[in-house]
Order: sequence, then structure tokens, then C-alpha cells
Amino acid sequence: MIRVNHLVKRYGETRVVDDVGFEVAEGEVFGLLGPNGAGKTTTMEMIEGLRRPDSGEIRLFGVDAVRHPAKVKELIGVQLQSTALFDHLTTEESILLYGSFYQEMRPVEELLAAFNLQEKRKTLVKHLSGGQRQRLAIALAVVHGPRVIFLDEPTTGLDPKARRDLWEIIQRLKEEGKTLFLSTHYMEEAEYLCDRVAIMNAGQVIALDTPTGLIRKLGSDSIVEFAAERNAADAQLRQLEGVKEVKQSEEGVILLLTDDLRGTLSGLISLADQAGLALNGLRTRTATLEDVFLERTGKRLTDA
Ligand SMILES: Nc1ncnc2c1ncn2[C@@H]1O[C@H](COP(=O)(O)OP(=O)(O)OP(=O)(O)O)[C@@H](O)[C@H]1O
Repeated sequence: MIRVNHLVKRYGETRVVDDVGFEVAEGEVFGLLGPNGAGKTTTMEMIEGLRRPDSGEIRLFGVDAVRHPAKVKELIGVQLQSTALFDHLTTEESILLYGSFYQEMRPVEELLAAFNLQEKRKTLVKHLSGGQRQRLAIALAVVHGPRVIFLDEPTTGLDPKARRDLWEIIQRLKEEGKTLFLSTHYMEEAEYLCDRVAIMNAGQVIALDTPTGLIRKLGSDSIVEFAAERNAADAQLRQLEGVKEVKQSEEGVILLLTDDLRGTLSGLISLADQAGLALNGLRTRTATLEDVFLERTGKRLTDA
């Protein structure tokens, strides 16, 4: 349904999208995960026909999106930034206005219900909460019933409850059979929502798989974390039972990636006694996409 090959976009000397390629299947929730500036928006907007690539191929439903951007726009739904909404229209008026841009539109009632906005139908957009604005922005993207919907960082800036509500809406769209293409810098969001995730860093796709597939490739299912004042025991840490990798974040937190949590912990406690290591804030957790990012780039997603 979406096929991207060797996509490149340069601004000045910098290749902000640098030879990106992937395919998205019908009905899939596909995510671009990466830190700010990784090139996610630029990639999405080239697929949406809003920016022109310097080179590469983009096909949507078999249509060449680089040569026929206008044709592509009819087939897709793009979530507007919530700042692009008209503050002086009501929720219902906004839906009717956007619907009027298309030959056919979904009934207003159905959209208000699907996006949990019935009680806000007569409310001016400027009086909606952040979560309500985001829900409206997505309602407007699907007003004409597109098969594929693009959501650029749909939950950025929302509180946890509003984020959860939006996740539910995204899952319902998936259940309706829509294809969803979303970008996010929240790894839990990518893990929770996406069937497959392309991790982007500095313009490139550095990993692409299902969230569980990406984590499985780490070869370690658990992480042991603690803060240590010094890195003296590094070599010994590497030799602990089960440890596949030792990483140290900039704030001095040591992470042990392990496939034998029990063995690693008991070895670590003995080592701490022998070497006088204080294991401040010691905790264990299961591996996440954050660890995949750290393993590939040496940086934390949140610090990158
Ligand atoms: N029109 C432009 N002119 C020059 N540089 C640009 C332009 N648009 C984007 N860039 C640069 O391209 C890089 C990628 O930007 P992009 O917005 O695609 O990243 P992103 O991964 O979506 O990040 P964010 O989450 O911050 O939106 C950034 O370094 C950005 O400064």
C-alpha cells in the first residue's frame, strides 16, 4: 500500500532524510520512532505529497506520489497540527467545513460519536482541551473516509489520560481496517500501538521490525540498572552471568543487558561486596524499545 525506496531530502549540506526505505501493508499501524530532528516529519510529509524529495521513490496504492502529489492527497487523511484548527468555529462547524472540501463525507453524528466529541459539538474550538483538539484534528483527517491516515506525533503535549483516550481512538481506527502511519518520540506509544516500527536516527532507519522482534534482537530480555560513582568494575560487569552488554548513560546510570536476570543479580551483589560498588537506585525491568535505541546509537531516545 505504501512503498518507499531510497528516499533522500537535503537541506543545504545535510541529508535530513538519508536513503530511507520501507513498505507499509494495508491495515497495518506503522510507526516512525525517533528523537526530535531525526527526520520523521520530513519523511511523512514527502509521502503525503507536501514536500518534494531530492531523490527516491514513493508509491501509495501504486500511484507515484512524487509525480502525482495531488492524486495522493485524495486518497489519504492527514492530521493537522491542532494549532491549525479554526478557533472561532465550533466542533461541529469544523467537521462540516472540512467535509465540504470533499465529494463525500462521513455523517457528522458518526464522527462526533467515534471521537467522543458529542458533548462538545457546540463548543468553540478555542475552548476545547488539548486532548479534545487532538481528537477533533483526527476526526477532520478521516472526514472523507480515507483508507490511510497519517498522524504526526499525535499525543505530544497531552496528559496521560488524554493520551490513553487517543490510543483507544487509534486502535478503533485500526479495527475499522484503516492503515495508520504515525510518528512519535514516545517509545511506549510505539510499543503499544504499532504493528511495526522503523526507528529513525539522524535521517536514517536504523532498525525496522515488530516491537517484540526489535526487542528480541537485543538478545537480552531484562535490564539491570543502577547508578555508580565510578566505572572501575566495567570489565567485571561484562563477565557477570548472562550479561550481553554493559552501557553507561550520560547521567552515570549503568545498564546491564542480560538474558539471565537471576544469575546477573547474584553475581552483581557479590561483585558489589568485593569491589565496594554502591548500587544506588538498583532496579530491574524488562527490555523496551528505548534499550534498542540505546544499543544502536549509544544514546537514550529521550536525550538524543
Ligand atoms: N524546511 C527546512 N529547512 C531546513 N531544515 C529543515 C527544514 N525542515 C526540517 N529541517 C531540518 O531537518 C531535520 C529533520 O527534521 P524533522 O522535522 O523531519 O524531524 P522530526 O524527526 O520530525 O523531529 P520533530 O519531532 O522535532 O518534528 C531537522 O534537523 C530540521 O531542523
